[in-house]
Amino acid sequence: MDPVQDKTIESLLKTISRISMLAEGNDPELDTTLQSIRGNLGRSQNAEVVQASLKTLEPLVLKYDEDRLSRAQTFRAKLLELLDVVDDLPTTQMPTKAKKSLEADIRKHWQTSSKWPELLSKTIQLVSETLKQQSSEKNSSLLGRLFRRKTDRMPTPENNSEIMTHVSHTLAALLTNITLPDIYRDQLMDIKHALTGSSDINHLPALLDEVITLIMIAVGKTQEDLTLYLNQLNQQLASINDSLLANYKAQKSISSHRKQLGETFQDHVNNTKSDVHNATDLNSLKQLINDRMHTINEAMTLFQNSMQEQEKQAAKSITQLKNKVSRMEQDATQLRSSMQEKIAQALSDSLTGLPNRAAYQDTIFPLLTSAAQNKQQLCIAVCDVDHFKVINDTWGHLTGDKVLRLVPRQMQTALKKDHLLFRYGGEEFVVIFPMTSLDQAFEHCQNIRNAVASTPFNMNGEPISVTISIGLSLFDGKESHDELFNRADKNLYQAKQQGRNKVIRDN
Ligand SMILES: Nc1nc2c(ncn2[C@@H]2O[C@H](COP(=O)(O)OP(=O)(O)OP(=O)(O)O)[C@@H](O)[C@H]2O)c(=O)[nH]1
Repeated sequence: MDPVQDKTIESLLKTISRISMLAEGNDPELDTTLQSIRGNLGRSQNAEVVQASLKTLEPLVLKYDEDRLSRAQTFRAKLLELLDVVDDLPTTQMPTKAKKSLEADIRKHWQTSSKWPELLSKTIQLVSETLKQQSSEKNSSLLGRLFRRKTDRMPTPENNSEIMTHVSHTLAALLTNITLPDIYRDQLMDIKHALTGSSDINHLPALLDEVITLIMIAVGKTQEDLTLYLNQLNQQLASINDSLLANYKAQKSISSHRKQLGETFQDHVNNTKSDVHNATDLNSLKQLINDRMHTINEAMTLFQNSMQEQEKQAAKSITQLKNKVSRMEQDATQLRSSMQEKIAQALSDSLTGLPNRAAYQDTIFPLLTSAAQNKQQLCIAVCDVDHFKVINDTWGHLTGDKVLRLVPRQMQTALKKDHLLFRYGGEEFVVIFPMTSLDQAFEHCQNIRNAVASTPFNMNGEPISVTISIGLSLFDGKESHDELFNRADKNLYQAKQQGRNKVIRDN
């Protein structure tokens, strides 16, 4: 095969290996087929083999599309069910207009997976607001309580736990329906356990945030981009395959023309030989040679013309081929950068702008592996705002949110460049101290705690002191992440037990 075609196949291989990377984890069957196409291209750079491999790709892309439709149907059903469950609860009053408009949106857009995060986010927001309203009604005025619509049942811990059970089971079912890359599997399990295991409605807002983050990663626009892209890719690969076949045929026809020309020459030479042998006078011999030369010249011109035409065609189709492959490469690069952008969004917490729990998990595992391999010290600190519920209950959730934005800013003033701060969830933050001894980390934690405690927070004009408690642990080089984290969490519990605004470290 000629070098240009070799280069094209090489680019094709590169593109396919990028696609396999992008598609990874989304559909295992699709992964296997892309791998087999890559293997076939590597073993035999033959157009027929490429064509056969591409045929297997087509039904998979169709199946992927069908799966998407059934996921969309379940998604729609679960969202509508979630709205009804919360609306039907005896202690809640969902605003009818907002509910109706959201239901209309769901019915209109359920098939467009790029709209899912938005629909889910709106649903969860409406559910959250409805539930928060019901919890704040506990403190509402007598008039408010008298004019409550569903007066037969007051919110009690039992009702709250009933709400939590209804909502959390519907959410857990929704989560069962989503596919996530492997690294999020543990997080998904944790959230499902937390949802089905907790009956405390106060945990719901934080859990809802985590659900949104996960759904954003799982069903974000990336899925739709990927399906669209795979369909496009399928067409592009098919057309590249046609070009390869045309090229192959053209080469075959060039070699048959060459053979024909060789045979024509041979015939002329043989005929001339016998004519020369039989010639009787010089003039007729001259005439004969002239005629033969003329015929040979004509055959040569004809061959040259046809070769030039073939070469022109071949060059044209190689250029087209190169353009197609480079377009595929551009598409792959574009898709990759948009996926990276979305993953970056999904890794950051919208309230504080800090990296979130998913980002923490992406960061801590490689750091622990490297600390164990290089025998370096590493500490983690779990930090929790003290009596945060009281802040919410006294000044409202908006002020609570403001405090959650300000606390990490104060913490950051006491952190060094290599220290990594995450919002782990709710009012809990985690700091990773890479290459830091327990004594050094303890000193940093005391500085963090002091930085928060010494800052007066302005609550509607009133300066209020907010404090945090910290549990600190040193990685022993062998233990699992969960063991390390649980130890830090136990130390945090001790800090709370011993009066809060404290740092407790490993013994
Ligand atoms: N405003 C606001 N509140 C949140 C958010 N996430 C979690 N919370 C609230 O944080 C509070 C945490 O309360 P608890 O876990 O009882 O703890 P605490 O009141 O801080 O008490 P201690 O930890 O024992 O000092 C709950 O009321 C949650 O609803 C958020 O994003 N914004």
